[in-house]
Amino acid sequence: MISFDLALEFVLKHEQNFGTETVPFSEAYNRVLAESVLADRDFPPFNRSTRDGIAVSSKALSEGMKQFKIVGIAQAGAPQLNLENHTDCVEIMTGAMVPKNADTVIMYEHLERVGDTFQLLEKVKPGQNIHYQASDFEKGATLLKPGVKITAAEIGVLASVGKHEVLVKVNPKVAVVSTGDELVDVDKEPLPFQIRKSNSYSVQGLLKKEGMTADVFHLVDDKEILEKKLAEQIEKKDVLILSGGVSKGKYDYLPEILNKLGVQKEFHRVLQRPGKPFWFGIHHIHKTFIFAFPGNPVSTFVNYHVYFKPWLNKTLGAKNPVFTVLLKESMENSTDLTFFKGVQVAFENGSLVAEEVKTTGSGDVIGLTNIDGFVQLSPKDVMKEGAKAPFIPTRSLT
Ligand SMILES: Nc1nc2c(c(=O)[nH]1)N[C@H]1C(S)=C(S)[C@@H](COP(=O)(O)OP(=O)(O)OC[C@H]3O[C@@H](n4cnc5c(N)ncnc54)[C@H](O)[C@@H]3O)O[C@H]1N2
Ligand code: MOO
Repeated sequence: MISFDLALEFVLKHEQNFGTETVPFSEAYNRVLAESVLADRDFPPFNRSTRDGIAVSSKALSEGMKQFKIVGIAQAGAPQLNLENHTDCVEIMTGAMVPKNADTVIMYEHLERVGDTFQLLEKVKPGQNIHYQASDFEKGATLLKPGVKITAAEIGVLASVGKHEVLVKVNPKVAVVSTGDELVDVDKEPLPFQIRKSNSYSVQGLLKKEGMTADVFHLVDDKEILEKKLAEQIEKKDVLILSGGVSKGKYDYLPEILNKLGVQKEFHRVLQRPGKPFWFGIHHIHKTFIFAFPGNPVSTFVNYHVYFKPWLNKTLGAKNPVFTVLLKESMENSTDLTFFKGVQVAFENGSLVAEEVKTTGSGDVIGLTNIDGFVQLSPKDVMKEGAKAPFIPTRSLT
């Protein structure tokens, strides 16, 4: 058995490059950007009004003017007007171009309409209520860099600069395969000795968060079927995420079958809990990576987060952020295993504080709904209340 640190090092050593592809920007959500995105024009591209009201010249204000004749309306989406006489005003809408010779906007709430004029009710600061051209970014500035995970915010930027197509990293082709005779379909009524499949659907959900779709299969504990079906998937896919069938049971055939199929074992069994019987290997001819996770739901879930996700991020050139939390109560690990303890987190005095959530163990699938992530405890580690601990989030905080 190897340590968790060594196992992770082995996995990360095998980062891959699946290349890049161009996709419509609206389909780029959750993908990893593979190019720099530049400002195609100044942001904002012109001096834009930030209020509905009137545009005036500060020259008139400095001359003590308090009442302005209305000579036009500047609408958002209309070409720039010209304030020909500096003592007049132009009505202006939020988002409209500030007229030539005007440099100050006063909102309607600070004005009173008198005939065809507006009268000032409040003090005015020259230059107010204008979002100045290029004050956010100048044309040519780098707005997004390669390696950024595209979220809704980045989609907005891509749209704003006219990037209707964008270069992203190609995701690996993944099959999620669960194994086990005790597992029945979600829409079936299990017999007393059966349970419904859940792991593959959880993993499929996790992959969706990465902008990935995966084929999901279930295989029964039959050596011939396992061999045939896994051989097909190894040929077709870049990654197989397996769950179940990797520990010491009489029907835990996967290590034997994977070996028979020519998958080179990198390691089997890690000094960690949960997730100890993890089997990791590579089929070098087909360049397929096999993450064979133990079948207990929490074990599969933990191992997806601590191995597969960092491998995927490294492979795609995305960041692998490191998080820490403060412990609400002390935590002790008297074993020689790396422990992942499910916790709930909350902000307290500006820091993220983690509180352990008791579960019945790695078979407690419902327990996963009560946690925000896992705190990582090194072997023989004693962490006092208030200590900073590594944290693997499994849920976003919003
Ligand atoms: N003699 C030993 N027994 C066990 C060891 C060991 O070291 N020596 N390790 C234990 C640990 S730790 C784990 S974790 C489990 C993992 O075993 P397997 O990977 O072989 O998984 P299975 O036996 O197939 O299943 C374990 C458990 O999880 C349920 N399961 C499996 N797949 C799914 C699924 N897709 N959805 C929902 N639930 C699933 C399965 O029914 C079992 O209850 O082994 C220990 N034993
Ligand atoms: O991975 Mo197992 O969960 O340590 O019981």
